[in-house]
Amino acid sequence: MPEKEAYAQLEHKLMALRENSRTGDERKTLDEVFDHETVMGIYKLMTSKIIESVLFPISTGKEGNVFACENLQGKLLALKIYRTSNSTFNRINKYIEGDKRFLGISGSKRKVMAAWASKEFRNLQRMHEARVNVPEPIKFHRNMVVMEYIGSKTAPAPTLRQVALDDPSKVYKNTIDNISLMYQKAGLVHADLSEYNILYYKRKPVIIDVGQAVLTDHLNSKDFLERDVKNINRYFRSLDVDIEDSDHIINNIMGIKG
Ligand SMILES: Nc1ncnc2c1ncn2[C@@H]1O[C@H](COP(=O)(O)OP(=O)(O)OP(=O)(O)O)[C@@H](O)[C@H]1O
Repeated sequence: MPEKEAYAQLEHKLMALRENSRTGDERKTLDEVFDHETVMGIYKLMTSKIIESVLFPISTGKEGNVFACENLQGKLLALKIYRTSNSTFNRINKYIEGDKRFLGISGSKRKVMAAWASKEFRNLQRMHEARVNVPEPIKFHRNMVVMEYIGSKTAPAPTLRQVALDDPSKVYKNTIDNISLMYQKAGLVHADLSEYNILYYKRKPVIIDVGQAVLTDHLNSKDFLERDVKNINRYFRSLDVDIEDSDHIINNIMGIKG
């Protein structure tokens, strides 16, 4: 598609998404997300053939928005755009400060947001390579991450919180196996794991929102791991699953003999 046409199509699409927003708050959020820099960034993703068009919004979170997109081959992708608001910036800056991979990144909001998007992308890469069940990372650019879309043509996969599981015990075991792989093979701890950050797709848990995941040698990684495991145990206990003792799970994951 010629460049001018692609840009015009993008602007048109973004206007339409804005017009279709039901509330004033939603419109305000979209205006914040689609600042000039971000629109230029999406345009770049289009001209470099990563995405062909933005289809529909999936979620408006505290920190970012997720959109369903399509590539030239008609494959669905998820585009996560981090908002450069003050609250997002302050929370994120805290995590980046404690991560040796981001030494020296500070200063402008834009730089920090780009570092954060690259952190989510790299965390996804490490996890995907370790065969943790996460969306496959495709590309990051500025404050945006493009990844595999998890869901159907009409709706994203539900979170564990939103779905009635056929076999909760199996999903529980699978989730703990993923936390274990993440620690042992990817060298990472998710650090914000709960039923809200796990999608249920093809009868398996898919872990998302990995921006804040830390390396296992991070000062607080054990505390984060404990919190993740306790959250998962709490949720599955509420579904009447016969859960394992959290200390036992943590020792197993960390390779500590009890
Ligand atoms: N790869 C994906 N495929 C399909 N849907 C996705 C994907 N990634 C995220 N989503 C959807 O977007 C929602 C928000 O994603 P995510 O948790 O990564 O963003 P967030 O901005 O941190 O959100 P929140 O502030 O709500 O935690 C998810 O609950 C899910 O519905």
